[in-house]
Amino acid sequence: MMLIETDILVIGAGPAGSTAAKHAAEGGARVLLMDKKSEIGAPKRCAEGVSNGGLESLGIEKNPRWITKELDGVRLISPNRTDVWLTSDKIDLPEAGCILERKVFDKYMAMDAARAGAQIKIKTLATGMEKTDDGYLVSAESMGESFQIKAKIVIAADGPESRVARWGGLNTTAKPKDMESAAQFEMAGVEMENNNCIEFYFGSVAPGGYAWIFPKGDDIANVGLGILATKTDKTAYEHLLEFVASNPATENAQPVELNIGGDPVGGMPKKLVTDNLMVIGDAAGQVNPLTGGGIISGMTGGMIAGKVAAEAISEGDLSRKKLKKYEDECQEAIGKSINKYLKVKDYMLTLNDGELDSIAEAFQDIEFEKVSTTELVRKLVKVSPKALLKLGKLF
Ligand SMILES: Cc1cc2nc3c(=O)[nH]c(=O)nc-3n(C[C@H](O)[C@H](O)[C@H](O)COP(=O)(O)OP(=O)(O)OC[C@H]3O[C@@H](n4cnc5c(N)ncnc54)[C@H](O)[C@@H]3O)c2cc1C
Repeated sequence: MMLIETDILVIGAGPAGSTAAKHAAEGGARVLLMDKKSEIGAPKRCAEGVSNGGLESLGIEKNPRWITKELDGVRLISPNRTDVWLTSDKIDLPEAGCILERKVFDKYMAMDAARAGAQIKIKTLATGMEKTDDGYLVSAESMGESFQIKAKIVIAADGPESRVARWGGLNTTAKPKDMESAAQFEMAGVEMENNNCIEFYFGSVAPGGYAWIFPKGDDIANVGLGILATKTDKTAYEHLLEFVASNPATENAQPVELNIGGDPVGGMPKKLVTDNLMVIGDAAGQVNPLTGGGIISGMTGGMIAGKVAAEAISEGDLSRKKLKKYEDECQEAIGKSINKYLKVKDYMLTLNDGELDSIAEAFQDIEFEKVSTTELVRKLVKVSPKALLKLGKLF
């Protein structure tokens, strides 16, 4: 059987894997990046929103090839349709963002990894792996052929249904109760009130999560929702059909794509590395538990992992102790904010439709420019006293 040797094998060429491969190659290691898909980035399972600050922090310059829409704010909608607008004319938006075309973006990130020196194998499925003295022997299949890859370090970047980490004895799989089920249409004919803003709908429209409309320019938008299966008897798809039929923006729209997927929203497990193995991205729960956003946080994890892996290769130390640097830096860079958002989500989950309406009504005409975070929280506590208990220490 054919045997390929490499220093670092990255399994999964999503945003996290490609970023890890790029930084590992820039660090001088021999890197192989593989994905089971025949087209990196497709099918997408994503609403495609990212923050500008996030891209900047990763050193990625925006490119018109993969940006479909620059955003000017957010519209938050409560169950009785009370809405709160957070637009740049009202508030200095620290987290302004844009909507990507993931099918192009993911490919572009893999191209960046290739330009940095990584080798890429597409349509190549990892089927198992066994530990050796100096790394892992990974079994793979591509176009009907089976072969093995010998790697000193394996980076598991195989997304929300990750199996690779488990093969290496790391239990990073999200528990079913922490897995949000999402369903989304990409639609044409969407009539938004302001298609420069992303929209979030809260309450029983999407139990345990929220519904969204993310504009992609013209009359096109990603229309979707995420739910916790423990909070409803219906599927995400059934909730989506109801949402689309009852929303004035989408009642005349038509779908051109359906995306179904899981989003791990339970936070990052403590242990992300063991000897010769690292886990990144969705596979490592690197997702904002409140928003479900995992592109930037997964890429941040990927960047740190790639750098640490290259350093480990050049120093010839592939032990858990050495690779733990990634775990520690990740806790600092993303773990702390993930933990904070877990608490906010916990609070959000306690709110019923009536409470969400009262909060939206209290915030509807607020002049955000003049209000500090402390004052916002004070106002929130007034309409929702349990906010103090749940959020008091965070602000
Ligand atoms: C409906 C929905 C909407 C979302 N919206 C947003 C959003 O607006 N903004 C945001 O930031 N995040 C969003 N997310 C989350 C975001 O999509 C993920 O966090 C992100 O894709 C994670 O990147 P990743 O590289 O870790 O994994 P993935 O993008 O899932 O990539 C994993 C890759 O591994 C490959 N793979 C898996 N197993 C194997 C194997 N055995 N062998 C070879 N290859 C393998 C897969 O083919 C895949 O390409 C959304 C998620 C869902 C489900």
